[in-house]
Amino acid sequence: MPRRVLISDALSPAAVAIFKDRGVEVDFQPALGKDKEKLAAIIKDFDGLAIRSATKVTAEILENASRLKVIGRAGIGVDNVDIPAATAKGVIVMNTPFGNSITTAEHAIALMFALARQIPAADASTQAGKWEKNRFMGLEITGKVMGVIGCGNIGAIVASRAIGLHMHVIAYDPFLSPEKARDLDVEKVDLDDLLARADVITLHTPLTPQTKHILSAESLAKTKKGVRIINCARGGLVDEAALRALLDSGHVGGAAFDVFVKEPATENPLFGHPNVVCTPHLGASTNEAQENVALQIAEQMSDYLTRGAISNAVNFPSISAEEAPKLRPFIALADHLGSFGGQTVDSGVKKVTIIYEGAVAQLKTKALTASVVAGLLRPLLADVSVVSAPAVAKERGVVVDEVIRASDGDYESLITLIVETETHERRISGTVFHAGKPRIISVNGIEVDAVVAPVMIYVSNDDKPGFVGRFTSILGAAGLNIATFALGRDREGGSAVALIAVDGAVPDEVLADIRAAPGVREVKALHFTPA
Ligand SMILES: NC(=O)c1ccc[n+]([C@@H]2O[C@H](COP(=O)([O-])OP(=O)(O)OC[C@H]3O[C@@H](n4cnc5c(N)ncnc54)[C@H](O)[C@@H]3O)[C@@H](O)[C@H]2O)c1
Ligand SMILES: O=C(O)CC[C@@H](O)C(=O)O
Repeated sequence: MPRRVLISDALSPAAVAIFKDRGVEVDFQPALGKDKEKLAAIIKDFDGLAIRSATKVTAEILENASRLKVIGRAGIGVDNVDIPAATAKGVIVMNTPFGNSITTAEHAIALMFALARQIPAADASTQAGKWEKNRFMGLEITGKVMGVIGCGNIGAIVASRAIGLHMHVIAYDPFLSPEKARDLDVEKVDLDDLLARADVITLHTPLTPQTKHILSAESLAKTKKGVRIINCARGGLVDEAALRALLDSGHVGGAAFDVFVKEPATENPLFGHPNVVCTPHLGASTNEAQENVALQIAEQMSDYLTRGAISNAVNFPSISAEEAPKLRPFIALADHLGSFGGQTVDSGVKKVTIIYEGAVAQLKTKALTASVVAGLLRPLLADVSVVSAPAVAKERGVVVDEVIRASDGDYESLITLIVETETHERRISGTVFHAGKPRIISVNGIEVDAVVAPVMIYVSNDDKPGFVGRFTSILGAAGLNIATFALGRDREGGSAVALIAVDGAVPDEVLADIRAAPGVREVKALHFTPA
């Protein structure tokens, strides 16, 4: 079935052409994002949803999105998407982290000049025929101190532009390394230092519980008199009412805001002050940036829907188009190992350890681990996907550990799953040969060699004569054909395991008959779905 994508915001039409070129059907409804009811009614028909900031992807919308696999944000901030709800539903959320950074940085610089030279007010006055030459005394930017709060992609570009304007740039960002600060030629400082020294403060962090009101009444009071404040990042980083009070008192010399606590902002505490300049969230609004983000998101979404490649996902590790085919058989193996573990646990899972050895350890093990956990949880919980599995495991208190090792055995690649429950531990290993078929090669330390099949019977028993004859006659009497039979034991007369692929469902009576055979310790019917 062809993949279908809905574009529900005003993306550049360039995106439509990319989707079509890649064989993805596309429905372009640029104003739909504002109509929650209609979006909720039609979302069930789409594999992908491409958005900017107007569409709010809430848990209610996602509830109806039975077919949805990916949400693509043509831009940076994904705060209009309920990420935990999307993750729980197995929907990948991707953004375009760089496509509009330059444009947004340029907007911050434009707002700095608008403030420094009061351009909007001077323009309005001049066009009103007033010629108020003495009213508009400006601030020379050269030699002034710019304080950047959040020196990531955009903050770093703003810093470089400011340095080009002969400003001295100081930055507060706990995640900025001293080496990066040196490369950028910015002085890394703490927040109080920045507040005390900056002539212009510009904010470039995401809105998080830590950054909300990073410029609060208290921190604003520590700023230099006459400071100009620019916010092109997210509403809520600055306490708008506190800032208004300091503008009114004359402590703050000016503020330029592109983003607001409530958007669309039709009223705001900052509105109406003569030293305030506002724009309606225009940071990313240039043709260049909009074309960049639209093309990029359409490429990323098409790559995921048609080839399984994942880039810039905020809730899943990236997988390139080159990696995807190499990873695919191991994803299947990982899922099967997890599924084997999940179908054979009898009590609550406490810890899962996944050991990657050899060539597979060089692949994206995070994606493989997510597949193991999805396979493990699927028999126990409804609706777990590779995207949601790590979050579901965490929520249920299951510890997931990943171990990477060089190969020291017979296999080029080996994945071992150890499942610890309240009562026991199970260890299952598998590999993929050149033919790409996942094989189970040991169970609880006992070597076997079984290609995974849709229906299998797992038996653990005492290694005593007569078991195989009895087992095959039980299956024969039930009319159940054996496709493959793999046996292993730790030593003569010790413990044995068998993994038998059969052509059809295994009735409960058959399992009961096998369980009643002498020396049988454990029997399970296992079902594996192609991953
Ligand atoms: N106005 C617009 O139209 C527009 C356009 C693009 C991006 N944005 C917004 O700009 C912001 C920055 O985007 P970016 O691409 O540079 O993001 P980024 O992730 O590259 O950079 C954010 C930086 O903030 C830093 N940071 C995080 N928590 C911090 C804290 N508590 N204190 C100080 N620094 C902290 C991070 O270490 C990081 O370096 C985002 O909020 C994004 O949504 C707005
Ligand atoms: O799409 C837009 O216009 C705004 C984008 C911006 O806020 C972002 O986070 O990328």
